[in-house]
Amino acid sequence: MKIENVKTSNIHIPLFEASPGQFWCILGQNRSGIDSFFSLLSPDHAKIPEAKICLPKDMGIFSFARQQEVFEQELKDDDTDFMDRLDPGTFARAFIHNPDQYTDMIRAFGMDQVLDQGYRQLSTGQTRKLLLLSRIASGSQWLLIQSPFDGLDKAGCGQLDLALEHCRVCGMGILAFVYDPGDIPPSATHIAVIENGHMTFQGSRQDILPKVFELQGQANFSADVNDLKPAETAFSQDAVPGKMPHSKELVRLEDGHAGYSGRPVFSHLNLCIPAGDHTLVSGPNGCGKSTLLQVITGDHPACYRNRLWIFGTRRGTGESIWELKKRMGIVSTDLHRNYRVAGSVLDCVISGLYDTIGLYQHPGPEDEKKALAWLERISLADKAEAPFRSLSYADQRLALIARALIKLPDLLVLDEPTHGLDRANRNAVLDFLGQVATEQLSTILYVSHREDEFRHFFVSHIRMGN
Ligand SMILES: Nc1ncnc2c1ncn2[C@@H]1O[C@H](COP(=O)(O)OP(=O)(O)OP(=O)(O)O)[C@@H](O)[C@H]1O
Repeated sequence: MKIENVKTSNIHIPLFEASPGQFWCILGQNRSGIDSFFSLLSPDHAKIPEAKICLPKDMGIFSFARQQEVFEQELKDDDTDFMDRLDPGTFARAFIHNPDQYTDMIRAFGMDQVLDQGYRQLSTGQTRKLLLLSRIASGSQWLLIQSPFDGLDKAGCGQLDLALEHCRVCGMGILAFVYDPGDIPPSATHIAVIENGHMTFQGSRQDILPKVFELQGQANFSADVNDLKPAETAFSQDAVPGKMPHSKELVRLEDGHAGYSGRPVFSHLNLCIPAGDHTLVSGPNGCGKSTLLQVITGDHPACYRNRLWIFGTRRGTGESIWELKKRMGIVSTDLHRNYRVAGSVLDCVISGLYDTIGLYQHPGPEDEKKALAWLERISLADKAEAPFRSLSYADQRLALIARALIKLPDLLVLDEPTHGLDRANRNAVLDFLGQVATEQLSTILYVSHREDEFRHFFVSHIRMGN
């Protein structure tokens, strides 16, 4: 693979070469040009005058965009309307070429139990593991993978690193694109760094690694609670910022259970979240974290079959889910992949005020002003009218985070909200949540696999699946 003389408005690379048997880790911040470099290496890249781009014929590609394409294809092929049962879609096993040859790797990833489930019936981490396995097993001699460790549990990250090391030793060429120096795979043999559209460092791991940790990143997320106008911190409940009544229970689940088609995912779970009790949820891929959050947000049918109280209201007693949702702000991978409607970035942020996917009413000038202020805080004001879907994955995430924060709801339900974000942005989001917690502006329910996100403001920690 050889890239020469690339000069575009986003990326400038005089020379980059990678050979079979090398594992390159490409590190860059969001908006550094790293995504443009990734696109450049895709076979359908746009032509660049005077550039020489020599790519291997056959590359296994794993990216956020590819993951979305698979999801949308599965939705298109869904035959539920013509069947007397739910269409599970393509079985996981069908994504892996010759699965019998990879039984050990499939088991090591913890995927052997879910091979006969449909793609859309997998958890976030399971879908990512499946697509990674499918690329590894595709027989390609080159792998091009974007943010491979996002969404994987600790054991999964270790297994992936071992699998990639094995591929490299067998002669494959690997390029893994990461946004955080902490995500540089231990088995990477080479590192390249992209900053402000330039490849500033490239070389062997031992030469480049010491330089990497000196890099200072600038976050695009710059919200500060002191900058929020009083109107933005006006609660839907009777609490006033700083005076949230701690006795108030936002969530109570007694002897909770949930599952799919009679298969339990969790049972006997007791949970009580009083206002101000910021709660972290962790546990291995597939243990039921998202299912639990969906029960709480009313997006899983088990919410009616449980002894569950949300904001003091017992679910299943004729309450309006829309009234409950008004008091929640949600970010999750499920929301992200389902946010497929046409609409601008501004519409997306405003839609958080109406709890809709897409905007279906004309917003008032105050709402528009609030959303524009949020776009400033995520450095996307210049993209206000751009289609949400045209943004990079990380910028879409920032917009969805702003969408959840715009009303500073009583309960912030954040299921791995920082997918795709670089270290500076992740830290900035968590610092802001820390301020929200200190000022008691919202109660935070947060799912994460990343120990660098286990901040001190979380007063409770639910460890599932252990
Ligand atoms: N619609 C569905 N139908 C059948 N099974 C499902 C469905 N959605 C999820 N599952 C299964 O339920 C289990 C729990 O899924 P869930 O998404 O809650 O896990 P999770 O802990 O959030 O995982 P991750 O860390 O990967 O996000 C998984 O084993 C998954 O395969």
